Amino acid sequence: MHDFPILIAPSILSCDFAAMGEDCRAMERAGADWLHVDVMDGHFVPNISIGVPVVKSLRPAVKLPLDVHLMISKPLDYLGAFLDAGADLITFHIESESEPALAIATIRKRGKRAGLVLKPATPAERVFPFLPLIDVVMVMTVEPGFGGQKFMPGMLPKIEALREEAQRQGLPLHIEVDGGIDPATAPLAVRAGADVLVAGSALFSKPDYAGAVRDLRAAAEAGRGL
Ligand SMILES: O=C(CO)[C@H](O)[C@H](O)COP(=O)(O)O
Repeated sequence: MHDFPILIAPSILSCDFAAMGEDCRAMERAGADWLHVDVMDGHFVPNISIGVPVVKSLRPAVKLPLDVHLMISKPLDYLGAFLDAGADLITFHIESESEPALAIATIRKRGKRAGLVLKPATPAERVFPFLPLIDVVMVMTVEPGFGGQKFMPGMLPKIEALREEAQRQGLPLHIEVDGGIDPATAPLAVRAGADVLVAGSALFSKPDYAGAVRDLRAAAEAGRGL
């Protein structure tokens, strides 16, 4: 059984873009564990967000690990730039055009953590062969592209299947969930086997960040029966 603590990764997609550094530092002081950076290219997903310069500016602004989620068609072409900018963990989509093993090796050769992401329609089995090569697998619990969507409970069996397979292979794999995570949905994801929770609107929309992080963590831990 995995014994990772629950980690909270606020998604900066919902932060105040005009005051990003201060807003992210506030989330760091509030007790967040990772900072989740959503990169969208307007091609892999129907939205454009931020890119390398923002990661570079954020790097000295916070001490939190930068968890960079690439929703882009050709992640391999941009890995070097995001690593140079200060990404600590890079996740990219199994549905992208890049060869997964090559992209994973490119990230890990630089001493950084690598992960694969699955869109809602992609079955868990697609990433099974790569699990020994990665640190994190991320299950999208909404269609990627926009914050503030509703959690898809139909993704829970996929989380369970990934946790079961990681245990079968004896792998200390983080399972991250992204989309519609709040104190009501977090316990469901954690009970299914997730240990890293991305949350955008549920955290940045609250006036009291520390209270919001605490409530989310408490709800998640309750889901694990702690
Ligand atoms: O990757 C994403 C969208 O593609 C976001 O990280 C995700 O949707 C988080 O936002 P929210 O918690 O508001 O659902």
